Amino acid sequence: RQNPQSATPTAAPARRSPLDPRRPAMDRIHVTVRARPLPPEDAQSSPWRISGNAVALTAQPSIRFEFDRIFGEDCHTADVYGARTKHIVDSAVQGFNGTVFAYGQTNSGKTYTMRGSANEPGIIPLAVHDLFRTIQQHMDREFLVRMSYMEIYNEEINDLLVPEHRKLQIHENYERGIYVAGLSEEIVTCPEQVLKFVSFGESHRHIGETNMNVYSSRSHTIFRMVIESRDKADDSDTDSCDAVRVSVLNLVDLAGSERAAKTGAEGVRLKEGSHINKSLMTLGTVIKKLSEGIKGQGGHVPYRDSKLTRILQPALGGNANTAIICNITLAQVHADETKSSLQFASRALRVTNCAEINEILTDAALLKRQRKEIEELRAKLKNSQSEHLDEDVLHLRNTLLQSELEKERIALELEEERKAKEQREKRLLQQAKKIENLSSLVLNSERDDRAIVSSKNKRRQTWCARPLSNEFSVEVQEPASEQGSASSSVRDERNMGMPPCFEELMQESYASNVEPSAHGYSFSDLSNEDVSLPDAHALLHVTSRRKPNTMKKSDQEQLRGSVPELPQDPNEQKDAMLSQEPSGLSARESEAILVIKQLQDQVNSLELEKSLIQNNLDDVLEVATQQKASFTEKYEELQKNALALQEEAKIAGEKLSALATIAKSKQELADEFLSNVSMETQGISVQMDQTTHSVDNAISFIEELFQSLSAIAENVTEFKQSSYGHIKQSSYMIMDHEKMSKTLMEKISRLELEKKLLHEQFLNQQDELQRMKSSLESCEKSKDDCILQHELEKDNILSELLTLQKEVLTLSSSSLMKEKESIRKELERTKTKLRETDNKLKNYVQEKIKLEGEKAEAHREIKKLQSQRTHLERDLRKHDSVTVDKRHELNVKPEELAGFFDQAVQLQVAVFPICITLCKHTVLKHPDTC
Ligand SMILES: Nc1ncnc2c1ncn2[C@@H]1O[C@H](COP(=O)(O)OP(=O)(O)OP(=O)(O)O)[C@@H](O)[C@H]1O
Repeated sequence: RQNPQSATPTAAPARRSPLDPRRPAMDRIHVTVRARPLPPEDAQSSPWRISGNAVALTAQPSIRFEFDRIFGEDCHTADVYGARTKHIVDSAVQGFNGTVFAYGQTNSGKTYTMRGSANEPGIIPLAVHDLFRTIQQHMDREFLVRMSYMEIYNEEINDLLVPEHRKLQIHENYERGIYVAGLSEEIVTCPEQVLKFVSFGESHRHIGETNMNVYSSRSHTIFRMVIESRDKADDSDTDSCDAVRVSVLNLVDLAGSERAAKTGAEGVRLKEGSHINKSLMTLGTVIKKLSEGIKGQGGHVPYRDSKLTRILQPALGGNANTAIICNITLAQVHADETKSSLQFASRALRVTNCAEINEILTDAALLKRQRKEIEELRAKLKNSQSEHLDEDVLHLRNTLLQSELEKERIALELEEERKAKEQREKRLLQQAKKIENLSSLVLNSERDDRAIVSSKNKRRQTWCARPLSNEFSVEVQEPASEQGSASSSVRDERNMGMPPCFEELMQESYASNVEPSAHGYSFSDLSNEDVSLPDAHALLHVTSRRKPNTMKKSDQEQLRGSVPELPQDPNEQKDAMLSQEPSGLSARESEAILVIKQLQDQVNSLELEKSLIQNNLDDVLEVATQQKASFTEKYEELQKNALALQEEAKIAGEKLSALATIAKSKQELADEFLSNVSMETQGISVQMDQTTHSVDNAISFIEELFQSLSAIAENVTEFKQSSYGHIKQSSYMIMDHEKMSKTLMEKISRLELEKKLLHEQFLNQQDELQRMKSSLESCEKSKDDCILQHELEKDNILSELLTLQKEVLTLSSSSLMKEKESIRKELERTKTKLRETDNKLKNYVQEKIKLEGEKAEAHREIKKLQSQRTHLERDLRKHDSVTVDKRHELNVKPEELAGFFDQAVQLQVAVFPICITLCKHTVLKHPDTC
């Protein structure tokens, strides 16, 4: 059975490609193990044994772990720093991201390793000093160093440099990658400054006492240095580049995993512990997934499950050099924790990162760099393209050569044709000459025949040497059609003693017969075949056009008519001749006539042949002229072709030059294309990065989604249940609403009635008011009249009283008495009258008061009416709003609602004139108050 621990990869030192230090290289996480010193009693009972770079359980040697480096209890932090962190710091100065974190259980010495103690500086101060030292060594570059210090406490990020900055959020974008928004960064120029800030940050770190550690870290701290550098070289230096390198160095002191039972954590400590363990567990899961190659397979790595892993994401399987310092304690009591720490570290060994120099290129720098690349590519392209061009030129040259060869071939053919034609013409001329000779011979023979005939009449006895012998008869018996035999018979006859002229003729005839025979032709052949032609090739045309017998029928008959018809059989001919021969002719003469006839036949046949040859000659000539014409045509055509080819060659040359220019432009285009391609490639790589980022995000988002989905599912069920209740409630509500609408309807109808009544009341009251008004007016009038009358009466009485008093003064006492009495009576009467008038006046006043009371009553009534009107209006408005609400809420029975609405509108319309009249009335009555 394979032991999972022994299956851990052998920790080989990870190296960057020596070829190009700038190129990104796959690099494993470097894992160093540091065992803290143990009290002597624990040291003795330790179950672990360290040998070289391996640690194993003494009792179970199969549980063995091998790492890059294992440091024992006596080691110094400087040694641990030198193992890997120093290299990471150096790389950070060069532009590579670097992360070093201390992992281990609580009280294992993580903070001691990272921060150090008064006696022994930790990784952080060592790295800070080393960083500034290395920076000073890079004289050719200028640096800007910033630092930040944060802690993750209970899954909340706090800024240790600005303690007020709490609960900071993690963000991610393309330019900055994953970053903590709002985290302060201090520009630092020396190690002392950095360490001062670190001390300040430490003072704000959450530290708590547990059973295991008096100063137990209750949070994960991330000390971060951002190193920016740029080439100091002058701008004119073409080889230099304006790229700015930005690298991040994280030195992380993790809180230790702990068991509540051992730490005795309660309350806050317990909560802290659970957060610490949870985040460490996520870190473990991330490392496990990465070690299994899940990321490479496109699987999901749960970086987002904790703030720690999210911040350290680039360091875990990303663009960074990472080292883990695993702090362990070899005590027996912590064997399990140590084992799990070692397992974590062992898994981390399998995680690979791909660190590359982080450069921010300015446009000019980018241009400079790309120009260089383009130059290189252009050089490459030139080599490949020149080969292609050479091929093209060769191809074109080949076609040109081929066309020239074709031209020459055609010229040669033409020359041959011309020669053949000349030969043919020559031969034709020869033929024509021969024919002429023959015809002249025939003419001579005819002339000679005539001379013979004339001389025969004179010298009949002298011509024939001997009588017709049997030999002659035998000769005659030979087939007449065979000209060869005929000629031999002629030769025999010459031997027999023919006249010399005839002999000559026969010789000529023979010669003319023999000559063609030398070429394989004879006259007999000529009768059936054409005359021999100089060129068999040319004959192909002639034979096909040959006229079988061009001699006219009339000519033939004429010929036949000039010569008496002879039977085919020679014996018969002889007999016929003998029979035709006048009885007075001798045998010799008749023989001569026969020979003449035969000769005449021959002449005829020759004539025939001549005409045939002439015809053939005409044909040949015709064909020759035709051929000449066709040849000249062909020649012209060929010449044209040649010219066209020359033109084509010219065009091809032009094309070649055009191609060269095109090739040039194409080369330029290719350059451009290449530059575009390189840009696109960069863009694509950037996009790829973005995509991977976004994929990661998407994956984690999906995971979150899953979680939220399950939560949603729960919510949905809850919602379902609650919605069921809601539905019930809503149905009740609907019923209520329906009831309400009914009551409202009733209310409206009641209101309508009330309104009607009110209206009627209002009208009555208005009438009454009018009446009261008129009565008031009349009362007032009468009152005024009464007052006037009263006043007048009073005046009259007073005047009468005065006159009476005067009269009293003038009258005697007796009479005076009487008069006084009468006057007194009169006065009494007047007084009663006055009293009556006063009473009347009082009554009038009372009536007036009463009327005014009535008027006030009427006013009150009006006011009451007005308030009723306002109430009505309010009710109507309410009703309107209720109607609208109903319409919105229920959206049921819109016709009814519309009816309500219409009614309300009608009510409003009906109330409106009342309001107007009321207002008018009020205005008329109380213009001052209005
Ligand atoms: N290599 C060492 N040499 C001397 N003392 C050490 C060493 N490692 C740890 N210690 C001591 O052990 C104690 C606990 O160490 P430290 O606080 O660093 O542990 P820790 O892992 O950070 O614990 P926690 O996770 O609880 O914060 C300290 O007092 C420290 O001085």
